[in-house]
Amino acid sequence: MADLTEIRTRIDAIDTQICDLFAQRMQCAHEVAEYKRESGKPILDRGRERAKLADVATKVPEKLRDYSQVLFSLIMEISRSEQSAELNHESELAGDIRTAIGGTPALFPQDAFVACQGVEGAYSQLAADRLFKRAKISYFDSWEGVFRAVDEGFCSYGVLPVENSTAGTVNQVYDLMMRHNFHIVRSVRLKVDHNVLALPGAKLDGIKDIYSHQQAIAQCKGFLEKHPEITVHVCENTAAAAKMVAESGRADVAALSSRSCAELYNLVALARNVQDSDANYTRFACISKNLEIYPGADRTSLMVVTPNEPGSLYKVLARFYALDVNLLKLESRPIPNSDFDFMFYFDIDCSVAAPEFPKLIASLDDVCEEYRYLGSYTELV
Ligand SMILES: O=C(O)C(=O)C[C@]1(C(=O)O)C=C[C@@H](O)C=C1
Repeated sequence: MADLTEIRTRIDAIDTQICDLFAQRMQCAHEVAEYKRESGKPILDRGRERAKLADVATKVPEKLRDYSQVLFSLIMEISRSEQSAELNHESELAGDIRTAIGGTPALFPQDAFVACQGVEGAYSQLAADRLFKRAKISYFDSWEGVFRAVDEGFCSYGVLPVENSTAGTVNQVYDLMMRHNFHIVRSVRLKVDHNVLALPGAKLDGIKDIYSHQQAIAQCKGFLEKHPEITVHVCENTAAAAKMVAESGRADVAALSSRSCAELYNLVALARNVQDSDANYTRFACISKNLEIYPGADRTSLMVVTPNEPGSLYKVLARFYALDVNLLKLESRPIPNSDFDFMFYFDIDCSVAAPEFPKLIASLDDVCEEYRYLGSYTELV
């Protein structure tokens, strides 16, 4: 049997040489950066990189070809990353972020005109009331209406649900994000309890129809499966469902809505907390038109479009990994009218004040086709 200690001694000797050569190569990268500073040439040279990857593949045994290309792609990425840091290129975005940090007040607004989807009593309203002390809320029929109200300046802020701990991501909101200009300025996690609300005098075993939003219906799957006699109807909002039940005059219909809707619409709860999980949370994003970065912002959201080729998402993730940045959320959505191109949405655990932050922003340019910085903010829990 081979002697492990002896093999490891040889590996150590090889690794020492690799480290030495790596340091020498990085020294060359610094010299190239100097040359590029003087000549104004861009850091990325795709032609040179392609030729390099083709060349290294010829220099290793056949079965190591792919690995050699992965290894050298990474080495050249590190080289570019170091060159960007050395040239201290401040992109237009980095400048915008600096200006936003300087121009944003120290305190998150207490009074604000806020757009929410639904009607009074909607969970978005409860989220808005957590975010602002005195929110003046305008209600819109759709999430698209909320995005438009913010974009057109009708409301300063908008509140949108983005994910639920039981039912998952709110895909329609992510799809709308691709079509609208906005920034995220804060997020909030709200515990969501659904209740079966009906007119006073109604009985649970007399309920024939139940109304709610599809997300709430998904969160109460277990309860609804236990009541196959009740027909489920999807409507645009949980609070709108409660309002409809209140106005129906019928004792055989109910809504799955919040407890606050019971008070608001004079309904009674025939069953409380019927959601599948006791720890049922919904995250809401608070959006604005302008970039506002409040003190303490420790979470950053990005939307990235990568080329439709092998390894492109890996390269973006490698940038996060290289800077030791933790990923909090990754969502992929198909880009409409494209040939299965995807948009990736990232929430990352990175403060705007962290030294990694400007490096990360500077390094994404050459690994994706386009990206949008959505904002840096804190999450209320
Ligand atoms: O040769 C260059 O122009 C470099 O900047 C060096 C290097 C490399 O590390 O090999 C890095 C970036 C370029 O995209 C191409 C190659």
